[in-house]
Amino acid sequence: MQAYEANFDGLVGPTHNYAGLSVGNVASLNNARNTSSPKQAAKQGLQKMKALHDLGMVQGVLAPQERPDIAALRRLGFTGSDNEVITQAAKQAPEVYRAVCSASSMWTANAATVSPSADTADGKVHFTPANLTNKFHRSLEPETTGRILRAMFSDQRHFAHHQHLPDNDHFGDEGAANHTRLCSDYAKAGVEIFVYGRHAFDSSKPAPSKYPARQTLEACQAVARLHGLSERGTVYLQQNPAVIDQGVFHNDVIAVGNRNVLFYHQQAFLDTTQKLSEIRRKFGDDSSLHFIEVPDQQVSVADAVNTYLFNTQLINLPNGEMVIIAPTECQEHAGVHRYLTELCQQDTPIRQVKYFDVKQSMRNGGGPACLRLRVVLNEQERQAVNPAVLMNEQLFATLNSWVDKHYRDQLSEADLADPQLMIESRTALDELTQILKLGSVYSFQR
Ligand SMILES: N=C(N)NCCC[C@H](NC(=O)CCC(=O)O)C(=O)O
Repeated sequence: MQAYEANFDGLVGPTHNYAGLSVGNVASLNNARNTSSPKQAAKQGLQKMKALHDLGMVQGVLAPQERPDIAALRRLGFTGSDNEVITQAAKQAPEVYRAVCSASSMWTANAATVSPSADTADGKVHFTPANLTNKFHRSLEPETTGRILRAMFSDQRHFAHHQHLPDNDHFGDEGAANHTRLCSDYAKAGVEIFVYGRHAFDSSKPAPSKYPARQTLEACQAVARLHGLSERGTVYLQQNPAVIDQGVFHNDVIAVGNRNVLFYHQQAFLDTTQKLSEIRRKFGDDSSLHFIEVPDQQVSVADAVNTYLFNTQLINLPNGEMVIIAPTECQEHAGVHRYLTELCQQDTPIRQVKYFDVKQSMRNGGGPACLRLRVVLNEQERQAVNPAVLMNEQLFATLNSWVDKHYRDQLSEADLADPQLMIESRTALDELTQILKLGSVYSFQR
């Protein structure tokens, strides 16, 4: 049976802002306190989704989360009416308040790890929401993410959902941003590559010294066990601690894989030679596998971090051609632009680059690949997906009008404390759950 890679992009939420919340993520810190445009951010995301749909891809939408997260503030001791909770928190604990306002669920590469049915022991597609323990603002996401995923992939004959891993740094899990899959054909069993930053239970092993390693080996192993992956179909790869210390906070900032191509920077991993031969051996059909290594001399780690050369989507169009979906920052950088232009002329499956403006997301360290969760589906599984979340002309028009109706053009730090923003956000999300037929997934609806 034919299989596809579907992409589910995060719809940017109404509180999209720049709060400088992510230590180790260069863009997030550099843009702290700038004014954002939630409306423009949401529309940039929708444009990308629509463009991929128009290219013939299966494209879906993943709903944003309820922010400010009043339930989290109540857990932290703020009391009274919702308005009182906001006012007190914004005044007494502004850092905490900014964190509970983050629209970070838009980066759905961190929503979950997904294993296609061709790889799993029970032949179902498996989902484990990421616990995102390393950053407080992101650790608020997994419960709601799980509910949204269940509402999108509800058919238990095809889809298996797991609870996120225990909320502890030992099992720090950042989802698909640290996971990629190589295969000769989407329908066939592939090699799932899990990338981690440190060993949780062995401090003698290499680890970064300046910035945090958000993902542990033990978390990767737990997800692989939950999903019923075979030893043959799994490779664990350690990220080079030196690149984490240069701002590579997820593997998808330094590497991306699709089908028979692994595109990565020379400095991305530890034990690269040995690990690539393990991938080659497990992949099996040697002849079709391409490792595209970008040397330091051509693109430095700093340029990769600034342009997000590797936070690109590598996709196969329906005609089989492989295309890179890159942020316009890559086009604006002479060296990276030259590299990409030359890459398309080389003897690899990659034939074209398409540039997209996702600057609102990029300023928080989120490129095209951060904005999407990949779900490989065969035809039967695709039929079982909640059809209301799949992009088409009509949904594109509906969501654009929905954004126009509910989103602000501009949002500054001071605006976050406006209780009206919570009302706007809830009104918007309540309507969205009806558009996407998700049911009551948000706390304020339950
Ligand atoms: N690479 C992938 N897959 N995702 C990018 C996530 C960016 C996100 N930024 C933020 O959460 C910044 C929010 C702020 O500063 O306001 C993060 O660091 O977790």
